[in-house]
Amino acid sequence: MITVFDSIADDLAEHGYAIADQFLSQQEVNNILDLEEFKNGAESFKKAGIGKNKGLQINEAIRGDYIQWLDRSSAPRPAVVYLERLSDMIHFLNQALFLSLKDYEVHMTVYPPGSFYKRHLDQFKQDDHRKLSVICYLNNHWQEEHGGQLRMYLPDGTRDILPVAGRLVCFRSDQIEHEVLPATRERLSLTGWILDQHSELRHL
Ligand SMILES: O=C(O)CCC(=O)C(=O)O
Ligand SMILES: [Fe+2]
Repeated sequence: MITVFDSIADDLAEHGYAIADQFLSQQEVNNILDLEEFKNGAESFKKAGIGKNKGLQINEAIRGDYIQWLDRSSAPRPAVVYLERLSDMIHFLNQALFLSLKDYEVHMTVYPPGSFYKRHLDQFKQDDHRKLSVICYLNNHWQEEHGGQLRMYLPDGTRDILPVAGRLVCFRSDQIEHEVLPATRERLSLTGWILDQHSELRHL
């Protein structure tokens, strides 16, 4: 993993984003897909909103995904494998890039076919503790024609990334605008943010 973390650190420092294939192995992805939560799909998840706490709004015209937050103390083992890897990555990035990242928050995500998330930035106006956005995709056999790309808006143009199983995308939450394009298939992922604050402080 160290070499993966190393290239993520280099790319983050140089470009503000990084893409790492096989961040989760095929077996680790399959173990997550086998979880009851993902098997039941969108039905067991909540409609995702925009904004935070009291300002939270549901707006289908902006985002159409369904989510369920992972609670680390009760998360099933296959999810904990991923959370622990993120935790290791945080320690690595802190040392390599002299950051003081402290924690993370992650939800399981389902985009039903045809749904999307319009162009946005992940940092909230009233809360700038989200420093890095990290998304790990869980879609086996995903092809270009399925759509569902993550489109990043970069200084030199756009870059589209397919949500293929095991791939991690990580980018600066304060800088990189992005969107999720509609797909012809259900699109599954673990979506999270690395924070410069402990996550239990976030609900105070
Ligand atoms: O799933 C993705 O590729 C990006 C999701 C996203 O932008 C978000 O949840 O804020
Ligand atoms: Fe986002």
